[in-house]
Amino acid sequence: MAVHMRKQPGQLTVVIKLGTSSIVDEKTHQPLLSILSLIVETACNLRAAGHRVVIVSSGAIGVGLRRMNLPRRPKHLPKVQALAAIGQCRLISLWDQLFGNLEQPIAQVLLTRNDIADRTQYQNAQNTFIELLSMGVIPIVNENDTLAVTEIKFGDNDTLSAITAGMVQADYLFLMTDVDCLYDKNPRTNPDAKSISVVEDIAELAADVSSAGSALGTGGMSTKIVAARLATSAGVTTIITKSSKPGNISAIIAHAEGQRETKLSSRNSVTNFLEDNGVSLSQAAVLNLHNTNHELSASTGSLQETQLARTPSPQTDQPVPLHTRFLPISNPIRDRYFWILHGLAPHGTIYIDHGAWTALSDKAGLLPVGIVDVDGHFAQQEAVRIVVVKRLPRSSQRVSISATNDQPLPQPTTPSAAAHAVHAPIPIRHPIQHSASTSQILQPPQYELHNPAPFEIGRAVVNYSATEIRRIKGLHSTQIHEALGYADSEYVALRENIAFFGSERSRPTTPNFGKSSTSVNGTEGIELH
Ligand SMILES: N[C@@H](CCC(=O)OP(=O)(O)O)C(=O)O
Repeated sequence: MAVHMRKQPGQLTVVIKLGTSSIVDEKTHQPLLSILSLIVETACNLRAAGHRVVIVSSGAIGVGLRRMNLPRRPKHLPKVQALAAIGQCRLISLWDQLFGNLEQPIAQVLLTRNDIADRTQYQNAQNTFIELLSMGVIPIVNENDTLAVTEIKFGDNDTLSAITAGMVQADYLFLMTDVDCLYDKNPRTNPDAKSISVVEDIAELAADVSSAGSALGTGGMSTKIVAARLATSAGVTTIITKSSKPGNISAIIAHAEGQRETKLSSRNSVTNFLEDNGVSLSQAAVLNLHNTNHELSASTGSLQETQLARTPSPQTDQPVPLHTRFLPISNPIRDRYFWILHGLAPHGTIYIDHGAWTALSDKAGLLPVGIVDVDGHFAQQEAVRIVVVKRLPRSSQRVSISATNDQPLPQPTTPSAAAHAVHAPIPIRHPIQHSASTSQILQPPQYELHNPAPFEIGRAVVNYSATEIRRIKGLHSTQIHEALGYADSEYVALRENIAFFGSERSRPTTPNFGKSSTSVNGTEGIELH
């Protein structure tokens, strides 16, 4: 059942994420009281203006280090978890004291990936958020580090904040960090680096962003881009800006809202103009006139540079503080589809051919006939990645020792590839069956590995296990019973259990699919090398 966040007209939901380096001093681990107080004032101002606020706060480990007088984060995981447990109660009491001064109630919400992998628990968490927000409370979210070990961690609090923003259907996610914004080159080494104020399509982002995180936190700029990708796919405008100036948040929101209104009124005037001239919107789309609906200066590309950030805000006539704003996709992925993509951890990969991809785009389910191969061990009703490959004709299937499982996995190298590193970006391991000796490959690859490279288009919850799918791949549904001795469903995955990155309307339109682009008609399936 779809969950709806009932909001008053004009009411915004704003998620503010603060990393460890914004909460405690990197060396002394003393809380940075001036920043925290400014965040509290900003959040209370937003509340007073009728908006809803969620804070995602790291810092438990840092505060725990201070409490136990330890100089640095230990290597031993249980010790880190213990420090987080010590620090979390101090951290939340610090927030409570600061907000208490302004009589603003807060709540502590601790999450792990496992908590939300179960649909009911995901909905419970969502319902709690809805209730807290409608009571005027500010939830303060962190990862539940006591339970989180490597494989169940969100990865970092940037991703946690994006998942939270998706869960509460936020309008804005602020990723507060130690730089003003993204630059097209590293500004430390390139004095001519230009700031990027708006990113319309995150898949096209090719900025030379630094990936270095702080000594305590786990994130860096690359985790922020992953988070921005995830949040914008859920319809959340995502902003990177400097954490030492939290007062800027309101000015940035005012500016972004002003830009959104300008865009809407520009769209309306285009619509009126077309209607006055007897052109319907569908005709306009055919004539490609819809491009005129884009932000005023957006027609030349997806990145608008620094000048825009310096233009006065329509509301205040003040210069707009530097920031980078990632625009949300036009068809946000919400509710169950968002949960399939980002709540569930994938347990394996199903490789499908172009025909199956076309069928999925036409809203069909996934039939065994379109499945080329399977990787991993997963059970029925678990989540898997869906990867499109070019099926090799039987005659040209060849043995390739370049893709044995003994080789290191290819890693994303560009920032936009790194941006997929937590959720979408899977270095694809070719599921060649082979014995302990690499020279004894038992089964040749059944699809093209490099040209075009396989790429992920979405995730599915499957009706059959990996073992079962290995036995029915390539067969017609009528043959499932013969192959397995039973047939639970004619589909390997029902359409309602398949979610695409980017847009459900994604469909393969070019015969050389995946060859030269990481973005296929709005999907953000990534080419993997
Ligand atoms: N959950 C952990 C921190 C996770 C983390 O390192 O996050 P971040 O500082 O945002 O990269 C804590 O509260 O200390």
